[in-house]
Amino acid sequence: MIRLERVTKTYPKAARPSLDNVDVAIDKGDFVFFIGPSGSGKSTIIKLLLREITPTKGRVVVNNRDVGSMRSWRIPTFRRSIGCVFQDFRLLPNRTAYENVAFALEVIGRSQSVARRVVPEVLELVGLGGKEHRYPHELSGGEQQRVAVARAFVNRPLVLLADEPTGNLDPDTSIEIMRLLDRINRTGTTVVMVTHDSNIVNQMRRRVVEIESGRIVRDQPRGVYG
Ligand SMILES: Nc1ncnc2c1ncn2[C@@H]1O[C@H](COP(=O)(O)OP(=O)(O)OP(=O)(O)O)[C@@H](O)[C@H]1O
Repeated sequence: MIRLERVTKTYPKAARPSLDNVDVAIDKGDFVFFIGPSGSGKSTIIKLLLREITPTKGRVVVNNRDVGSMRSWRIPTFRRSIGCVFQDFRLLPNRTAYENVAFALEVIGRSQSVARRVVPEVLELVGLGGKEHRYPHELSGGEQQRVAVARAFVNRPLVLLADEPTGNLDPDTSIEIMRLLDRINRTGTTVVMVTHDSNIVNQMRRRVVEIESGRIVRDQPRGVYG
């Protein structure tokens, strides 16, 4: 489903690579935490998977596509096939919860009647039934992240990428968000999550890939933060 094959990424003007000969394979339905110190290269992996950047060497494969050599006109469609959740939620501030989720359907050309059926279902799934018409500023941080998760999941992506999704949330709210990601993973969606949150990693006991200075130093099934 996802493969990094001997991937090196050196940013322009950088003295040393941010990722150095990284090999990792993630199967369909896996749940993987990427952990490591600040600056170790975790977000660089997410950016490579989304084709926000290209590798300096090696191959990045997502959903059987060589992402590095993908033609630029294919990139928007490719990105829409991946669900994304970020630390800062990234909701549209002047759209309601319903509209934020419906927007993800609109951009792939789904009709409003599909949205009217599907969006309430997904908002219900993430525990926001009854709050469809709230704007982001009328929701708590945890609720905003639930909207972001609903938006990431509404197209039933094969892969969901989460970059520090609990970074702005308190411990209890973080656990609730993790329950949602776990539920989504159990529907067969591959989940790749970057995190600093040791409690979450230790509670979930899923695969842990640890990076240090751009290299994988540990890859452990049912791992702990360490
Ligand atoms: N656009 C860029 N240009 C030059 N260097 C960069 C760029 N983006 C990241 N880097 C460098 O690459 C290295 C890895 O950065 P990355 O953002 O992947 O780390 P991270 O593990 O996600 O860190 P954090 O946990 O702090 O978010 C760092 O040394 C960073 O300074």
